[in-house]
Amino acid sequence: MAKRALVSVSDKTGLIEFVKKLVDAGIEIISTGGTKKAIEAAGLPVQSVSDVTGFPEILDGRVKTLHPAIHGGLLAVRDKKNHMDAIAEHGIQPIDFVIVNLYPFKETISKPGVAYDEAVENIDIGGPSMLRSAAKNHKSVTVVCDPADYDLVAESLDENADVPFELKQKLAAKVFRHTAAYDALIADYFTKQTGEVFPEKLTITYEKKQGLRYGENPHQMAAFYSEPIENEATIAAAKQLHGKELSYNNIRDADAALGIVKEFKEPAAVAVKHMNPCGIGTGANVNEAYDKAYEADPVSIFGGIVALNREVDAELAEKLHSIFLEIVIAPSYSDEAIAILEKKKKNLRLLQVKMTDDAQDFVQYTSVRGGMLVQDLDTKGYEDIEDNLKVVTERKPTEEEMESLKFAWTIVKHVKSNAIALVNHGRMVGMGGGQTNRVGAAKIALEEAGEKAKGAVLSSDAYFPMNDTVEEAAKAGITAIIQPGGSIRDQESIDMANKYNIAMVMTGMRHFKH
Ligand SMILES: NC(=O)c1ncn([C@@H]2O[C@H](COP(=O)(O)O)[C@@H](O)[C@H]2O)c1NC=O
Repeated sequence: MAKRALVSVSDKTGLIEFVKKLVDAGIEIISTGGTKKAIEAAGLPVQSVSDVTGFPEILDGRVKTLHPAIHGGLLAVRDKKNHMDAIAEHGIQPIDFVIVNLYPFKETISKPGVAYDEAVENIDIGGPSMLRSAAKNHKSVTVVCDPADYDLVAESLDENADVPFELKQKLAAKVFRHTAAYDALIADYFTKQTGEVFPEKLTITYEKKQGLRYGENPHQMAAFYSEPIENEATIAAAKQLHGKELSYNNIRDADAALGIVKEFKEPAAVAVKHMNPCGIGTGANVNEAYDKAYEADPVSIFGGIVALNREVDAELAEKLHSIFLEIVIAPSYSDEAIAILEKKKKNLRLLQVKMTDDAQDFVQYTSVRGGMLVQDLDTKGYEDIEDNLKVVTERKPTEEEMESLKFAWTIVKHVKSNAIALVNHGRMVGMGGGQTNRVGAAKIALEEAGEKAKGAVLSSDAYFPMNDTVEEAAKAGITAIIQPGGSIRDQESIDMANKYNIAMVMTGMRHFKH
């Protein structure tokens, strides 16, 4: 008996070429409305699903293949006599191939302002049912859900119009990934409509963007997955204009740099090493901002990642190529700038990223052994604490100090805890991060700043458990401090600040970053 293929596709890419190969292999084609029309128009033989089911397509296509004549033909186990007897008794013939791709739900909900009813109508029911039936019975049924696999399947057909089991198994696994991801998007869409957060099951889905040469270290395997619906203002959506392929560490560092530079409305430049900022500067233009970021720590920036929130011009490109950098990130580059960087730096990765604000519903996933932690991204900034700032010392910060405190508070949340940042005249002059005690972080920051600590301000991501950090800061010449407050020993820190005429403000908000 001739093999039969059921073909029902929304995306008709490569369809005709593939169906032609199936027909040439002696396979009979059964198809639904629009797909059948396309096959007929190509002059290929095709039978209507309605003729197989003896039932018309109804409910605007909501029911067309949901029928025992289809699912019986897909699910019958070929070497079980009772199965074959049962389908024979009901006049059902086996179906050996399923070529189905689904209603474009993702594309539909990606359209801005799409109507709810349109989204719902684009939930495919019959398609996933056929895919799942065929995939369950993959020992006998070859199931193709992706036009990218058409050639492979056509090339693998043997003289019996069959393909090897290993291929059928791979295609079945792909189907279950495909339908699971499809359902995950639908679940996410409805969950968002209901406003539910942290539901009882986490069904997120990601799409492979690229394989990576290795992970954090060469002995770790890794790949980069991106959200199915692209957010333009992310590293996942960045356009690479030049340079070597991004590595695992590059992607994380670039993400960190982008997160910091997007904090600033004014021209800003950020240099990142190992996920921590080693230089941050703002200025009247991005050139000036870069100079400040560079001067903050001309040693650490070497081999780092630089993110800028304005176009890179030729002048800046000249500066950028004069040191070794892994990546430059910017919203745009002038043609001249690109030409300079491409010519002078063969490997330097140039990324173009939109610098719009982070979406408020950004969620952060952190895996732990045996589980996943989910939280809102820490998007709170200076604007969120501005109205509740409390000056706790005898001396109030001057206007200039206040500007620096704002800058210092904005950046400290991007430094690994325990975090201390020092700021002077629109630039970070010292940073201590990832330390197991706060005064240790402060000592590192102050030592790095050296003379530049004189007249600078200090920010701390969490409260001072003791007054030692204030004392160290005072000795180094710090004039103002911003910190959350909330320690039972706050008064000791305040007293120490008063002793050295330091102005101190409390934000009431903590910015741990582990
Ligand atoms: N309802 C059904 O019985 C059904 N059977 C197949 N489909 C889908 O209909 C689409 C193809 O439709 P057409 O051949 O009419 O262009 C495919 O994406 C297929 O997955 C169905 N539609 C949605 O549920």
